[in-house]
Amino acid sequence: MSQGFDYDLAIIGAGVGGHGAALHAVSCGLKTAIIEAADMGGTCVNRGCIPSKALLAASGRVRELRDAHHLKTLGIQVAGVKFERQAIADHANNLVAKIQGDLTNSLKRLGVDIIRGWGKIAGTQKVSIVTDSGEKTITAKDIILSPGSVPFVPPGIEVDGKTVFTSDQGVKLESLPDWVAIIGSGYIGLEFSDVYSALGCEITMIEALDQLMPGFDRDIAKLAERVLITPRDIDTYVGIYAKRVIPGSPVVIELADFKTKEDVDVLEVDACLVATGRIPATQNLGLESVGVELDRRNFIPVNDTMAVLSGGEPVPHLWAIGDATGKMMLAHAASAQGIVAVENICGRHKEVDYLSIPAAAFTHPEVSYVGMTEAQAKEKATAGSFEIGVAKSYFKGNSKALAEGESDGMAKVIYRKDTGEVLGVHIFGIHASDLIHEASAAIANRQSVHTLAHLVHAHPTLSEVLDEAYKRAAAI
Ligand SMILES: Cc1cc2nc3c(=O)[nH]c(=O)nc-3n(C[C@H](O)[C@H](O)[C@H](O)COP(=O)(O)OP(=O)(O)OC[C@H]3O[C@@H](n4cnc5c(N)ncnc54)[C@H](O)[C@@H]3O)c2cc1C
Ligand SMILES: NC(=O)c1ccc[n+]([C@@H]2O[C@H](COP(=O)([O-])OP(=O)(O)OC[C@H]3O[C@@H](n4cnc5c(N)ncnc54)[C@H](O)[C@@H]3O)[C@@H](O)[C@H]2O)c1
Repeated sequence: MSQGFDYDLAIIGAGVGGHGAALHAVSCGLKTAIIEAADMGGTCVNRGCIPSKALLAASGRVRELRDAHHLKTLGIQVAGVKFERQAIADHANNLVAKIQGDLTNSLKRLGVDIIRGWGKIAGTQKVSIVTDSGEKTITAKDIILSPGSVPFVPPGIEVDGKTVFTSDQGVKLESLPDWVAIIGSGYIGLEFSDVYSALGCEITMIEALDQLMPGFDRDIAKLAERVLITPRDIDTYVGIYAKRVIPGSPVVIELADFKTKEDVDVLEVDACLVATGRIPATQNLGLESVGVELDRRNFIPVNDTMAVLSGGEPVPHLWAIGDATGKMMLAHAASAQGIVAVENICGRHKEVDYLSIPAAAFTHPEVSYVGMTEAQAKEKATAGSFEIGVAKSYFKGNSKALAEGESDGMAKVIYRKDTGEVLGVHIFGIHASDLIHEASAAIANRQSVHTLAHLVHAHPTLSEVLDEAYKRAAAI
């Protein structure tokens, strides 16, 4: 252990980022403390990935069992599918409690000291913690900040937590409104529209930018819209923003044109989910005591080793990871950053390779991607004077997808024409969230479509969709 310090490592925030860092720190022999002011497990476990995926699992089954046409093509009839809202909500709540308990126990078992309270940097290698029994100060050779993020609520929108709410309340599924407006068509908007539409709610989706799912690759977003939005009970406003939202019964939503700011419509709905992005929880962290300023959007500035920067230079012994760094607001990105920070703390230089970190939206069917969109790749190609190629393959040509009767979908591979290097892969279709990992490994190893096209995939599997796309790219 580092001499003269209480700990080798103190971590502020016990979300998935902090947890991943703590586990790796223990495996590297570091004496570690983790400080948590609220719920162990942070956003992902309590208000994010876990409850939302439990709701998606249950509502997905309801959708599947009520799809008489699809079941009939498989020779199956199911009559009178029923569900209980509260029982579905209980499934999510129980899973949260289990995973929160497992996460806390894993830290205790490994000898990580869990300190409950608000942690703040109190100078170099020093953390003060406001606990229920007063303030205490600990010293640590290294400090990792992992304070996470909270929902962003645009000005003009009033949240009462009952009729107008964010995902923090939405994951509790306390009601199933007849008509719900969803503001934002990003990850949260999409996943909740999947849950609500499966459970029989009418939806109006409002997106400020001029296309739905603006963060996704264009071809994938267009196909996803055709399958996830158009045939369902979902109306959309695009290029329109929610200028004012007043909670109550009904909820009143004033809509305006995003570009001209002119009023366009007023909606009266039963409920409204605000899914307009997340902002870093970086206030009152004591960063000023070590001369660190937040960036323009209040993220903690870091380099790819996860060192915190001050004036562009790394601050010794201070690291930050997770949503608060604004790099990729994903659970697995947060823990990957945590592992990289600990590696550097241990003197082994390591950087995060964001290009190979996959992402998925767990809709039915799913959306996933890794690396660049076609638009991003084109920009890079222009700057780097090379050309890109695009190859697509379709689930409707895949035997396994046809056997499942779920052949809506596409895989798209974007690659450099000169070297064949894969730059990005995007998948829409069943099990897209699992299929993406093969592509993620390929990008991590900077592999070429010419090599990948010769890998053998088992038949009949959904993985052959990617196999086919690689073969088309390599023209074999
Ligand atoms: C509805 C929803 C669904 C999501 N689904 C997915 C998904 O399917 N897959 C995926 O990869 N990602 C998903 N995400 C994103 C994922 O939850 C986040 O990327 C992840 O939780 C970030 O982890 P973190 O450790 O950076 O922060 P957090 O999980 O936010 O944890 C930070 C913790 O730090 C604590 N804290 C903050 N400041 C202090 C302080 N000063 N002192 C002590 N404690 C402090 C907070 O209380 C909190 O517990 C989802 C998010 C939402 C909202
Ligand atoms: N499956 C997953 O991995 C998963 C699931 C949920 C959330 N998350 C994480 O949580 C983060 C937050 O999710 P999110 O969906 O809130 O954010 P997002 O950034 O994905 O999408 C927000 C959308 O809201 C739109 N918007 C913003 N202000 C608006 C307004 N006033 N009116 C209308 N539209 C408006 C934006 O243009 C954007 O399309 C994501 O960035 C993601 O990293 C991940």
